[in-house]
Amino acid sequence: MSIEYEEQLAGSLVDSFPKDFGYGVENMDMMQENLENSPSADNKPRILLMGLRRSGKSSIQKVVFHKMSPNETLFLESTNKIYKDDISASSFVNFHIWDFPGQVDFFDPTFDYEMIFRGTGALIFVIDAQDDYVEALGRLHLTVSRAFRVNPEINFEVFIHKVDGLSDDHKIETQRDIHQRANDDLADASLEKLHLSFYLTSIYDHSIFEAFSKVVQKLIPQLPTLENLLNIFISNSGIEKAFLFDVVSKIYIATDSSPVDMQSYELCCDMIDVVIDVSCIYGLKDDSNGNAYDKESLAIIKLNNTTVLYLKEVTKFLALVCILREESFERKGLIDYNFHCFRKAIHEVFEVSSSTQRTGAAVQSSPPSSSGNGLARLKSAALNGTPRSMV
Ligand SMILES: Nc1nc2c(ncn2[C@@H]2O[C@H](COP(=O)(O)OP(=O)(O)OP(=O)(O)O)[C@@H](O)[C@H]2O)c(=O)[nH]1
Repeated sequence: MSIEYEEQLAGSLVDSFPKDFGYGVENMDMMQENLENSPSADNKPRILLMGLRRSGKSSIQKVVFHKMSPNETLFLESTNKIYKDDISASSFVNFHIWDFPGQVDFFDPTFDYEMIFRGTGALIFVIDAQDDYVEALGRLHLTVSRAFRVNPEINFEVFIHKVDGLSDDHKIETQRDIHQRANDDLADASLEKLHLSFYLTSIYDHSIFEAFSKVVQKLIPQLPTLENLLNIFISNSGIEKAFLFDVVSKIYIATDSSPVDMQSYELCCDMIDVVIDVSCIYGLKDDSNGNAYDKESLAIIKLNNTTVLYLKEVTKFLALVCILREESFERKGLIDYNFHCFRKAIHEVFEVSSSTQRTGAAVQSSPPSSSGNGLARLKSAALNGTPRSMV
């Protein structure tokens, strides 16, 4: 990767973001402060977790965001009021996660569903796949149709949950059946425009983290730019796969555009666990305020199958985790330099987000430069990747 990359980052990135940035993915102190001082600070975008009683909502939230071990969820008590969880202090994911009690009564006049759905980015509906799901499908239909009428911009996500108890064939069959019935119900109600996404999940493996990653990615307006930066980074560094991870939750907020296979994702998650555990045990200094993850965080693990895992700090909450071949790792100097450029680019992406939020200034897009060699054009295209509009 050449110096050009850095130069273009400085110029074009700033120009390539829309002025209506504001979705909450913050990663630097300054931005956090900015958000906290803004009038909408208490009004962070929401991810709602809904579904019947005992479907697994609280377990999902605790396992993904609070490091609870799956076995401990057996002792969770039933939720009897809306539980609002603000995870932004420890995580890049700057949302409120609202866990609803199993039986929300939409007809209860004290339940102001319009207010709730208006500020919602994603509604996750959890269906217990080990149970009879007919009632859950009825509730799903009622919930999404109400929410869609109030706010058609919501992403509707259905977690077909607890699939650890199902055989592979049964999983596929259950997903097909739920998909079919839910969409038939929507078609009967003339709600074809309402799109449902389905995921097979379990807290006993990485599927719940993968599904949550996809949900969160849809809410990140910078995603296309992050993907383009990752593509450029890996193609110029001989890396096979790279994930940008939220360290606390192990959600990946972006990856390059090659397909994600579960094994690679699990390997990278495990690496984060190893790094944090080792840092906690051996790495804490007296003056480090107990932070196991900081600017110095860096790890290289060589596996016995000529694969190398490489982890490096990107921001306070984010880490880049890469998978590469041993022979590519011989050019470590190049990888480190490219990483330096990549890190700088990521910081600029979110600084732009922060400054546009702070000033509300209009930012004009500049056309991509058509001059230069192929690589320069590729970089230019990445820098001008169109961020998604806000939900
Ligand atoms: N096998 C299996 N059990 C799960 C999974 N997720 C949650 N459970 C179990 O499901 C039970 C109910 O989980 P909760 O998280 O309390 O369910 P909830 O939807 O929050 O329930 P309410 O608070 O009553 O609405 C617990 O015993 C969990 O251990 C999963 O992926 N697989």
